[in-house]
Amino acid sequence: MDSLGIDQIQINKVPADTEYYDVMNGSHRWEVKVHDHGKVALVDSMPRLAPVGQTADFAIVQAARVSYGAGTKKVTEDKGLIRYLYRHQHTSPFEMIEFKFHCVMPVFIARQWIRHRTANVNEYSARYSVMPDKFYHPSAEDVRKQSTSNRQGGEDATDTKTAQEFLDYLDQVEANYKTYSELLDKGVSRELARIGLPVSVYTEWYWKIDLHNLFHFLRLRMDSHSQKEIRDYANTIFALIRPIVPVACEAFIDYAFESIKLTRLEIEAIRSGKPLNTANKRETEEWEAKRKQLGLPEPVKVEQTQPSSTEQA
Ligand SMILES: O=c1ccn([C@H]2C[C@H](O)[C@@H](COP(=O)(O)O)O2)c(=O)[nH]1
Repeated sequence: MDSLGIDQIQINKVPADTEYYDVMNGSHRWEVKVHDHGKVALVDSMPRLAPVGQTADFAIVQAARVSYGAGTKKVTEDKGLIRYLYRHQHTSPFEMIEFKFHCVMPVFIARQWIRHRTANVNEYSARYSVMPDKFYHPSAEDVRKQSTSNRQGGEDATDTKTAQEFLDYLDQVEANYKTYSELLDKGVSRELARIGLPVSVYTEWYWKIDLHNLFHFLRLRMDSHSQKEIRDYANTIFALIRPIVPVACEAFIDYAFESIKLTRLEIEAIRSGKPLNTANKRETEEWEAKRKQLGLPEPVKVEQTQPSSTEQA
């Protein structure tokens, strides 16, 4: 018996007014291998169907216009609207697009990735399942030196001898997998046995995020200041979604990723041609980098005016 009357609700299944196609071309998933054992696979997209002749970008326009006539507008007008929305940070229409990925990455990358709290995540459980015998093991050229200018980063490769020592050290910790496995066989719980494994061990998850929040992730993680290993994943994700939402991706590159933000002090420095009005060394360095990128001339040197002899007297 349907006491709530749900059975009586009439659903009007309105037929499509135009022909639609699958934006993933009927594929089960679009996969890319990352690093030695990693992977990003696009497993679904919303919208999954787009009107023939349009890309999934149409959903941004549809949301912005909140109208069913969106499909009748010209593609060029839609592009202009998407770019306008992006430039002016009208972000909610971008939230109407969603992507679901299956990602396989080392735990130390997952820790950075999980900070993006606007996604939905389901991670592989090492309490319920045995961890795979898979570890991130960089090549010798990827063994980077600690940067002296930036406490987080590493850019240049170490000398080959030190790189080899590092790789030997990884071999040693990876060999602990055998002990992990043996202790599982002896009955130690999976939730505890895994605590001796290094953070280079691979984990995996399903990750679903809307396009607005994905662009935020990509802006931070495709940036040259992010750790190279997560940057490789971010670039892969961008490559996977670009064919599906090419207009939004181009707007992202033009107005976010490759744009420069100017502070009030920087605008003042451009107007006056004088140095940045701050004693903060880091801020000055940041401005110098922007000034060079913009091709602006060096600031005029402010001469220390010598007091005249009469003033001295
Ligand atoms: O580039 C970075 C550096 C740190 N973190 C976060 C992840 C962890 O929550 C914490 C420490 O991470 P590591 O610096 O140890 O990667 O800060 C990032 O998300 N990205």
